[in-house]
Amino acid sequence: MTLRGNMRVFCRLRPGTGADAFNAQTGTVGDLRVRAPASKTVDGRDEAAKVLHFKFDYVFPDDARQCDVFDEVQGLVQSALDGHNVCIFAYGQTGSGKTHTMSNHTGADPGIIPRALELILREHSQKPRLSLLEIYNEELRDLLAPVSADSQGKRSRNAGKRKAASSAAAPKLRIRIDPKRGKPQLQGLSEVAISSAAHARDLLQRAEDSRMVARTNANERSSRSHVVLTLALDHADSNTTSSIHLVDLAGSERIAHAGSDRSAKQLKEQCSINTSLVALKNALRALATQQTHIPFRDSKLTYLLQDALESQTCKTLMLCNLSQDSENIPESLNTLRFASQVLQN
Ligand SMILES: Nc1ncnc2c1ncn2[C@@H]1O[C@H](COP(=O)(O)OP(=O)(O)OP(=O)(O)O)[C@@H](O)[C@H]1O
Repeated sequence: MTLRGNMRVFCRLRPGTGADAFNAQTGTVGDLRVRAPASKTVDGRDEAAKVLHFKFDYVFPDDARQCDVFDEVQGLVQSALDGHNVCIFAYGQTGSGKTHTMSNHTGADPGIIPRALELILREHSQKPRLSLLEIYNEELRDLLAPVSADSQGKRSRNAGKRKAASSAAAPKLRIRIDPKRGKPQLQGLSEVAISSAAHARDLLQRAEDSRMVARTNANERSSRSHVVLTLALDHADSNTTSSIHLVDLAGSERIAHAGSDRSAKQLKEQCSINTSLVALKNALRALATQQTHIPFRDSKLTYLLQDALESQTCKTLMLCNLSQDSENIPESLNTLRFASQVLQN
């Protein structure tokens, strides 16, 4: 625990057809046993079915409610209110419940983002400043950029392609080194001071409309980009600003699982996603094990979050979402291996 510092890994099981293969132990909150089916190794050998045992900081069983998840996460939001930087990442294959866990801002049972916003609006004396961007194929786009009249016209003429058109209209952003501090910094990102929960909901909906989505085998409306929501909190008493980054990562499925009818564009998307997820794992692992070199520059995501992640008191949570559907067990095991590697020294 001491070695890991401020890094935590939680897992959440999504209800599914193969639930009997998963056993989240009650009593020891971070224990998860998974019955891995018999399989073939990459070099063609038969591997017998076996039970694999994983240990994390917390495992949410498939009947955990959104409020149960927030109960375990709200301490981090409180830390941001107290002046610390906080990063929360939702990781998992397409359809495993990342967006449900993080957002669900229009549903009856809201996720972490709307609940965190509500807590911050209630507890913080100054208006939080919200920004939202997506990283698609290693390009950064501002999801709250004002939409031009031209792209609005395009949207109404072509409702079927609305999301891709609006995302294409959003300006690309560049990361530059701040000459004063020598740290990477985003230039030109829109930031909106939030006045109420309803105001925040409107902005989240606007961002949702701008997201790049594409059809994949695993989930027809799968999101192929990372979405980074940042709330900047100014602290008048200390004249400082802390930030909380809530990141809904793109689906992590392996290329081999994706199916042969994928287009070249979709394969490129998945390669870009996987490269950036590996970069994130390597950076978090290097941070957790206090390495002297942290490979932030290996992806836009880690480079963008470098300032927050490397601050002495940054608190980081990787929230891994697992599908329990029988056909997804190999992919869920990959997610569990990824999550374990973040904590390995
Ligand atoms: N814990 C849960 N309980 C009930 N339904 C859930 C749960 N988690 C996810 N779902 C449902 O499963 C579906 C897929 O979830 P979601 O869109 O959150 O997946 P995702 O991991 O964000 O996928 P993508 O990578 O495509 O964005 C949604 O219909 C969602 O409402």
